Amino acid sequence: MSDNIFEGLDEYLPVDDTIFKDKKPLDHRFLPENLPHRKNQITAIARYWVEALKGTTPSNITIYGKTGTGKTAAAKFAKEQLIDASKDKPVFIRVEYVRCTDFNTEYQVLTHLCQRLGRDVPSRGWTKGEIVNAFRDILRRNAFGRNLILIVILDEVDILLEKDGDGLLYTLTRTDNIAILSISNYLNFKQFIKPRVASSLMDKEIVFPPYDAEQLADILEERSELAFFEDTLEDSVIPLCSAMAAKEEGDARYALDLLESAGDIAIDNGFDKVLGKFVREAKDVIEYNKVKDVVITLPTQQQRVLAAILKLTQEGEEITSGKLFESYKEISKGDAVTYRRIFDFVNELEMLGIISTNTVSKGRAKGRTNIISLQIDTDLLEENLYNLL
Ligand SMILES: Nc1ncnc2c1ncn2[C@@H]1O[C@H](COP(=O)(O)OP(=O)(O)OP(=O)(O)O)[C@@H](O)[C@H]1O
Repeated sequence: MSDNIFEGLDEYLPVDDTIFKDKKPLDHRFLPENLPHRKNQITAIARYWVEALKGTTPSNITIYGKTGTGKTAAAKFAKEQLIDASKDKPVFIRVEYVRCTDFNTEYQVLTHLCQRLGRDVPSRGWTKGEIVNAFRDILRRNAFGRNLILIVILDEVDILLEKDGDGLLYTLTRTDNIAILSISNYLNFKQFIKPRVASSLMDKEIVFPPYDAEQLADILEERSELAFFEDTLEDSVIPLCSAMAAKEEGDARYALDLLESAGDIAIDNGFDKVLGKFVREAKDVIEYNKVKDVVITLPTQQQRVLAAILKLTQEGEEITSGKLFESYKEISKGDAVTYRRIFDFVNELEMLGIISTNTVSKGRAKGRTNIISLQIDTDLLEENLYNLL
C-alpha cells in the first residue's frame, strides 16, 4: 500500500505569522465596534429610526457618498444598534440588508425578502403581482402577533435602478410598515426614479464626505491594533497609507487594502516588520490587480478588440480605426462583430481608462482620423490575453 498523499507536506503549511495577529479586521466585511468620524451620520440615522422603537414606521432615508466613505459600515452599525435597542420593547423590528448588485430584478429582491421573513415563495414562476401580494401579506399589521416594522437597507441602489427601473422602490414605498434606507454612490441617482417614487424618498438625506488623511489615519490606527502584532509597523506606514488613500478620494477601503497588502509584501520578503517602502509597492500591486480584474472580466468580443490593440502596439503601428478592424477580424477568426459595433467597444474601453483615443488631422485630402493608444502596461495585457493572440 502506498503512503498517504498528505504525508510529508508540512512544508506547504503556512508559516507562523509574525506580522498579522488576525487578518479579519482588515477585511472589507469586518464591522468594527467603533466608526471614527462617522458619529454625526450614525446619529442622524438613529434620529430617524428611533421612531420604530415607538411602533411608528420611520421615514425613508437616502445616504450618499463616494466609495469607501463608510456608508455600508454605518448602516450596518445602526442596524445592529437598533435591533439591540428593540429587544425589551413591545415592537417587532426587522432590518434587512440587501446588496442590490446581487440581484437583477425587483422580483428577485422581493422573493429574497419574503424568504428572509419566513415565507416560502418560489424563486421563479409566479407573476410579479403574486410575489408583491405575498410580500405585502407578511407586512400586514400583526402578521407576527406584534407590530412588524421592516427596514430595508438597499445598498448600491443605483445599480438596480439602472438595471430594472424604479419598480422595487415603487412597491416598497407603497407597502405599509416599511422604511427604506437607500445607499448610493451618486448624488444624481434620483434621475432614474420617476416623480411618483422620488417624492417619497426626497426628504431625508445624509451625506458621507470623503475622509481626509488625518481621519484615515485614525481609522487605520484602530484597525491595525486588532490586525497587527505590536511594533510591527514602521512609523511611516499608517501616515503613508492615509496620505495615498486621501488622494484617492478619501477611500477607507483603499487605505485598508494598502495596509494589508504592505503586510503581505513584508512577509513575502521575509521581513518581520512592515516598512514604508512596502506601502509604495502595495500601491502598484493593488493597481495591477484592479486592472487585471477589469481585463479578465471583459466580454470576449471586447477582449478581442483589446488583444488587437495590443498586437498593433507591439508591432509599433499607429492604430487607426481601419487597422484595428483588420487586426480584430484576424483575431476573431470568423466570429467578428460589425465595424460599427467595434466603436462602441472602443468607447467602453476608453471609459474604463484602458485606452485613449486622439483625433488627429491627416491633411486636407485625408481628413481627420482617430488614433488609439494603450493606457496600461503591455505585459499585464499579454499575460491575461495570451490565449487570444
Ligand atoms: N469610520 C470608519 N471607521 C472604521 N472603518 C471604516 C470607517 N469608514 C469606513 N471603514 C471601513 O472601510 C471599508 C469601506 O467602508 P464601506 O464599505 O462602509 O464604504 P462604502 O461607503 O459603503 O463604500 P462603497 O460605496 O464602495 O460600498 C470597510 O472595511 C469599513 O469597515
